[in-house]
Amino acid sequence: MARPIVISGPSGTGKSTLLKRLFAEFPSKYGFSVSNTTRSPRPGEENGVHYNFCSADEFESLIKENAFIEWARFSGNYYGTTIKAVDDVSRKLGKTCILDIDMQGVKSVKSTNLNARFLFLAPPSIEELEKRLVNRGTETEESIRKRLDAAKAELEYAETGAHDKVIVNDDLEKAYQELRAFVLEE
Ligand SMILES: Nc1ncnc2c1ncn2[C@@H]1O[C@H](COP(=O)(O)OP(=O)(O)OP(=O)(O)O)[C@@H](O)[C@H]1O
Repeated sequence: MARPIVISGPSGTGKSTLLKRLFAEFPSKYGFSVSNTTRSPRPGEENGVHYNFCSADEFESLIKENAFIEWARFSGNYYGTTIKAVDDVSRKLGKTCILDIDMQGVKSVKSTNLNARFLFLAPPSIEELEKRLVNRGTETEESIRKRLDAAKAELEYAETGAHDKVIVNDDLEKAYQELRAFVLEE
C-alpha cells in the first residue's frame, strides 16, 4: 500500500505551486484526502467528493474519538481531516495520499499508524518568504506577520530532524525535480 506523503513548510514557501505541478504531471497517481465539514454543501458540491458533510454532533463525536489529524473552526463551522480519509485514498482509490499540513498536523500524523513519509519545504530565507507572501497579494499585513512568526517555529521544528527530506525552494525547477524524486522513491 502506498504510504501517504506529508508536505509541510511555512506558508508562502511554495507548497501549492509545487503540488499543482505534481498533480498535473501525474493526474492518476496522487490524491488529496476528502475533508469533513459541518458547513452546508454549495451548489454542485458532492458528499464524499468535495467534502464529507456531517452535523456538528457527528463532528464533535469524531473529535472525542481522536479521529482527526487536524481540525479547526472557521466562522461557525468545523473543518478537519480524519485519519480514515487519508487511509481511504490508498485503500479505495489506490492512490498515494498527499497531505499539505502544518507542524501540529505533522506531529499528529506521527502519532497515527499511517506510516507516512515527511517532506519539509523550506524558503531560502525569511526575507525571501516575506517577499513571496507580499507578492502573492492574498494576505493582510497582520496575516503576514502571523505567518512569519509561525514560519520561525516551523523552521525550528524542521531542525530537529523530524522530516525524511528537506528541500529548499530557491530555484523552482530544481525544487520540483527534488520533490518529484522524493515522491517517486516509493
Ligand atoms: N521558487 C520560487 N521562487 C519564487 N517565487 C515562488 C517560488 N515558489 C513559489 N513562489 C511564489 O511564492 C508564492 C507562495 O507560493 P504558494 O502559494 O505555492 O505557497 P504555499 O506554501 O502553498 O503557501 P500556503 O501554505 O499559504 O498555502 C506564490 O506567489 C508563488 O508563485
